[in-house]
Amino acid sequence: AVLASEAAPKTVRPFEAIPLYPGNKWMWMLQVWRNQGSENLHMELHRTFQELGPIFRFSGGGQQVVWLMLPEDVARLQTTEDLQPQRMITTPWLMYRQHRRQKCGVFLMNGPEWRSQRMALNPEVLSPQAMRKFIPMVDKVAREFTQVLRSKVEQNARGSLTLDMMPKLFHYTMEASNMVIFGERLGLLRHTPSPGSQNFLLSLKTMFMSTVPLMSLPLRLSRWVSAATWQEHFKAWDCIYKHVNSSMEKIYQELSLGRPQHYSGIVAELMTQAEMPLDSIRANSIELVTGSVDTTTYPLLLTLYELARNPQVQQAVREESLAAQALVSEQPQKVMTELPLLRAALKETLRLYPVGVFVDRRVSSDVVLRNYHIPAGTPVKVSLYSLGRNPNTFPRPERYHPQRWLDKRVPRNTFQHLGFGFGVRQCLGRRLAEVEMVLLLHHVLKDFLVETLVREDPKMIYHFVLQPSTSPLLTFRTIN
Ligand code: HEC
Ligand SMILES: C[C@@H](NS(C)(=O)=O)c1cncc(N2C(=O)c3ccc(Cl)cc3C2(C)C)c1
Repeated sequence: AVLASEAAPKTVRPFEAIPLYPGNKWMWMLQVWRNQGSENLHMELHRTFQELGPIFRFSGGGQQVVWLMLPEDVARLQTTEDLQPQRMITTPWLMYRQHRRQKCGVFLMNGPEWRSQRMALNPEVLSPQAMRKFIPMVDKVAREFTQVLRSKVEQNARGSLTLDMMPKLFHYTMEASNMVIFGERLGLLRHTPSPGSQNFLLSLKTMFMSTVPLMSLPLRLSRWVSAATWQEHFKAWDCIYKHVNSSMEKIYQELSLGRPQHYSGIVAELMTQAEMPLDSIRANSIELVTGSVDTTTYPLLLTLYELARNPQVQQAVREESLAAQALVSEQPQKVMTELPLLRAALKETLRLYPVGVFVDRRVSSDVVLRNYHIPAGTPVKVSLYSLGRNPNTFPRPERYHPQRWLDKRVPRNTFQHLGFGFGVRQCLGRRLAEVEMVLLLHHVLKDFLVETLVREDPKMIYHFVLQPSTSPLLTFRTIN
């Protein structure tokens, strides 16, 4: 006879049986306040997973949060999702909007409102049709970036140029995104950025830096112990809004004066479709413009760095780009299908350095995860940092090995590449980000060798965006 234990399904263990994060919450808050944030949060959690296993409870500022790191648990989480998956709201960002009586964009919304706006945005931002329309715009900006780089390299005596690429990549992502969103060039690649653009980039940095300490403490505490940080946070948002509002005013005036003959970017489409009220278009434009700078810059910088550290991989990617370059210059949208190894390199970068490091959901119904009962309403967070470095999911995880994404042998269920999240609530800017990254790397790698003396693994820090603590010096050398 079959043993009773094999026949009966395992009894689900109660929520309270989930292992509890060992640190005590007051120590945690003190540490957050003292170091103005927790830039090593991803490492703290990584250590805790090693100690407690692939699921644990953490009673941080307010509620009990459940932390996960396994692809199969994310897959299970997605099966329980309804039409409008809920995310926890980034409180400091919401506080600013309430204070200034501004509407929220989709990132800060939940429920039916989120769904109706997301359904109005998807066709213009995420759909393959939208991508085909904005690829030629990004291609022009990426080509200009490469030309400017070439002229700088050729001015030097040794036919090479060594520099910190971070500022240039910030200008590239800002230039490309502004063109796709507003149909307007800012001129950041060839000229010194205007004071307005400089202030915008500085305010973005301040806004991100001040977000983590403010969101890690209960409001009634942070308003006293972090009063100065709140001021700084609000001032940064004021500057960000000023920058985007001036772009909104210009495009609104131009569209009032005459309908554009051909595609002129996402906001123009949204305004002429008039499916969304103007202040909702404004609220979402803020998210698109500000959400497309740091998020795309850091993976670009880290991919260039990893390719510089791994010359063989770099050469294989270069050969793929050289073979495809004629086709891509005829039909730029081919860049999304003819460069599988380059796209795998981007997946590998986001596996090791996930810029959106924590994906979170508030489960809308009871769910069983790791054989524990998770009641409806529980906040659940996935650490993509630990997920991407789990040797059971990715053999030799520390190795930068894009080929692993192309091996037919290994069954790649889609729940390994989670850099952009999952389900209907996944990253709205995913296609724009992918296009900006693939096109820049394609044009740079077919024209230049990228080298570096630095050998260390980048130290990553969490400032709402997961970013490298330093920017490595890279050397670009013209080929032939
Ligand atoms: C043009 C804007 C834009 C760009 C560029 C962008 N994002 Fe996003 N991202 C968003 C928005 C908006 C949301 C929130 C979507 C929602 O809540 O409906 C989001 C959400 C996410 C999420 C959470 C998804 C989930 O399942 O909860 C992740 C992860 C993410 N982005 C990763 C990335 C990565 C990685 C990059 C770049 C390599 C990136 N994003 C670039 C706009 C962008
Ligand atoms: C880093 C990662 N974090 S995560 C995983 O929680 O979404 C992420 C991924 N994609 C986009 C973003 N955004 C920003 O950077 C940003 C700035 C200002 C505003 Cl008003 C809106 C945003 C969004 C949320 C779009 C952030």
